[in-house]
Parts: sequence; C-alpha cells; structure tokens
Amino acid sequence: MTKHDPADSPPSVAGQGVRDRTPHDVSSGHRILLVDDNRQIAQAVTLAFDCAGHRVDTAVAPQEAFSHLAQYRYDAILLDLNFTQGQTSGEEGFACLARIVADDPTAAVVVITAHSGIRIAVAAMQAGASDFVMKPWRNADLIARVDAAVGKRRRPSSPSLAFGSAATATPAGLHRLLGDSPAVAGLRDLIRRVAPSAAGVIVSGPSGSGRSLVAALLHAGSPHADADAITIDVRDPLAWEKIGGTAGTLILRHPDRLDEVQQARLLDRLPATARTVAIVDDPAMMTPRLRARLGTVDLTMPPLSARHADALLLARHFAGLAAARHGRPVPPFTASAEALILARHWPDEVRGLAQAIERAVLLDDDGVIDAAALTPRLVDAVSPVTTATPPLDVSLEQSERVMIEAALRHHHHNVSHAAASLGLSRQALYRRMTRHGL
Ligand SMILES: Nc1ncnc2c1ncn2[C@@H]1O[C@H](COP(=O)(O)OP(=O)(O)OP(=O)(O)O)[C@@H](O)[C@H]1O
Repeated sequence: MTKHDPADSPPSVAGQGVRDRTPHDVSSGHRILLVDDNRQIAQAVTLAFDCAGHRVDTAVAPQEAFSHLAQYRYDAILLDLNFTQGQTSGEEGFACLARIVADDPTAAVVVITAHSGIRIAVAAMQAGASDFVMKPWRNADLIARVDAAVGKRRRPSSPSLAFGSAATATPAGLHRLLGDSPAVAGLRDLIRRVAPSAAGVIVSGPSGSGRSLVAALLHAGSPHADADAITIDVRDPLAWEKIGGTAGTLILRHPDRLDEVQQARLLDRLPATARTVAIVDDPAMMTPRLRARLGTVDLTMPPLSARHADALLLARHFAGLAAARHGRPVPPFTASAEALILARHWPDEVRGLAQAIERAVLLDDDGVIDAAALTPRLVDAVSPVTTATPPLDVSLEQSERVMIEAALRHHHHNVSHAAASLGLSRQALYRRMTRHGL
C-alpha cells in the first residue's frame, strides 16, 4: 500500500473505470483514514490534520472503511476500536484491525482507545497496530504518533518479501475485494495463499461477478507484480500473438469457449515460463488436458444471489463512488431499496448492480435512493398493459417517464397506488410527474 508503488495500482471499480482515484490528492503530507463513528471527533481530527498539511478521510464504520480502502491508498489508518454505543470491549475494532493487517501487513494503524484502555491498547499492538492514542489526546501528540507510525511503516525490503513465496506475503490491495460473505472471505484467504506461488489458477463464475478483479489481485500478489500482466481474450486469434515467450502473468479470458481443437492449440502455445490465470464461465467446458495445465487451483466467484449480504455492502460502496464521481452527497437507501438490492437477481452481477446504483445516484432528486430508482427497466413488471417497452437506447429520463406513465395507467391514475407500486412516496411521485410534465 505504498503511496507510489506501481504494483499497488488498484483494479478498476465496477462501471467506473477508476484507477487509484485521488480526488483529494495532496502534493505533500499524509493521506489518513480515520475510522470513528463520532462525528465531533472526526471534525476535530480532520481540522487538526488539515492544519498540519495532511488529509483525512472519515469512515463511520468498518464497512465504510473497507470501501475507502478499496479505492484509495492510505499512509496511515486511525482506528477507533468501539463503534456501538456503550461497547468498550473493542471487539468490532479488533475484527476491523485483523482484516486490515491481514490484507496489508505493512499498514500503519494507530488505534484510539478510551482513557483507561491500556490493556486493550497493548492487545491491539500485539494484533498488528503500530501505535495507540488515548482519549482525550493533545492534537500535537496525535499527529506526532501518526507521523511516527508512517515513518516506521514496515516496508517490504525485497521483492521476495513483498510478493514472493514468503509465507507472510500478501497480495497488494486484497482489501479491494469487498464482501463479508463466507465465500468472499474464503476467496481472499485463498488468493492470499496462492498468489505468491507459480500455480496456475482457474477463476470461474458468472460474467460481471468480479473474476477479473480476482485475477488482478492474483497478479498483484505474484512475484511478477512489477510488470503488467498480459491479458488475452483467447477467442480473438490475433491476440494469440501476445502469448509469445511471456515469463510473467498471463491472464487468459474464455478458454472454455474454444472448441476442442483450439484448446489443444492453445495448450501447445502456452509458454512453460508463464503463470496463467484463466477466467472462465464453466471449467467443465475445458478439455481435461487444458484444465489440468491451467488450473492447479480453482477459485469460484459465486453469483451475487448466493451472497446477499455482499450485495448491500457493494451497493453502499458503489453509491459512495458514484456520489464522489458526480460531486453529489451520498444518498442513503430506503428500506424498499435495500430489500430490492438483497432480493433481486442482478443482471450482469456486480457490474450490473454498480451501474444501477450509479444511475440512481445520478437521477436522485430527493436525497434518497428508493426501489423505483433501481428498477427503471421493470416497466413490464409494473404493468402488463404498458404500450411500449422502452428501447434499449432510451434515455434514463425517458425510461423513468415511461415507467411512471405505466404505473399511473395500471392504477387508473390513483397516485397513491402508483407511488406505492414504484416504491416512492406520493410527494416523490408528484415531484417526478411535475418534472416530466405529467
Ligand atoms: N467483491 C468486489 N469488491 C469490489 N468491487 C468488485 C467486487 N466484485 C466485482 N467488483 C467490481 O465489479 C466490476 C465487474 O467485475 P469484473 O470486471 O472483475 O467482472 P468479471 O467477472 O471479470 O466480468 P467479465 O468477465 O464479464 O469482464 C469491476 O469493476 C470490479 O472491480
């Protein structure tokens, strides 16, 4: 997570094409992530660090912290250990600390504890924190401690320690694979263990579920992370030229879509020196020989529908990204939107979810994202008597108008019923109707 470490370039984030987004870049000074649910403390800390020439981003809960860590590189993390009112055990903070340190053993984490929390502070240091501060603190002391933690941050001293076969090596940026489901936690663990080796990996799962992200993380944790991985869609015969004598990471997309003869040819072309990562829909479509050559280890990214809790977490992450991208405040989700996010089968998986959220953030005009804002393509579901399904290239404005018209028609212009069917309040529907001249 070194600030200018090219090996740590983040993979793009769904639908955003984001690479190391730095809207708050500071030419000098540290970039710090404060994880604390107390807004007054956050304001005071931000001001103090700002005056000292540093930059602070705030996360009010661990999930938000992981979302920030998925987007930016931080020089230090200032972590409060208690997030739930009245809780002083630090349990949540310790879980957060464990994940930060597991994902990046070089992270400089300074924990914040209550005045009497010396035992907790010591335990946090044993768990990987660089230092601790006790409330209440003097700002100068706090800044000095964070400075010192950044200064003595454990930097990898050799490539082998950073990416090689050392047991402790961890793929840079592993925290970018967001998700708390057992499936994704298990994947992070497998990536951590497999990435530094030369083993070929087959990454399977539905399109848009995060397979390329997994491949990028495997490369980031490999001994070849300093060089770019070579990515080839093997369905394109011209791309095969790039296979050459590759010695680094070779990411092969869709070998399962080749026929048997082509798969045999691919097998002949693969250089023994390359570490391969194959992205496939269905490993069973590969010949046993190719499968054996490509997949010492199989990693499977399950569909979002099999890891519901991740959907909500990812949705919040994408809402934050979209809001930052379009210069808007982050709109919260209504209960109906959350229910929809959890229940819906998202076409195009995580990418589809990200796109829906970005559209909703863009179109939002009442400060919240409701279910209707996430379902502009569900016009048919609202009314079977709708006269026109919007064509695919219809604008979002038009699509919203068509949906509202369909709902009104279906409910015989009863605004309350139409609003309810769209997951909107009456006022919100009226506002939209006015905007569309209905
Ligand atoms: N768990 C995750 N945490 C954060 N971002 C994610 C996660 N899963 C997917 N994404 C983001 O969603 C988008 C789609 O993922 P990705 O490109 O890896 O899908 P894919 O399975 O490779 O799809 P395809 O093969 O069709 O290109 C990417 O921008 C990726 O960064």
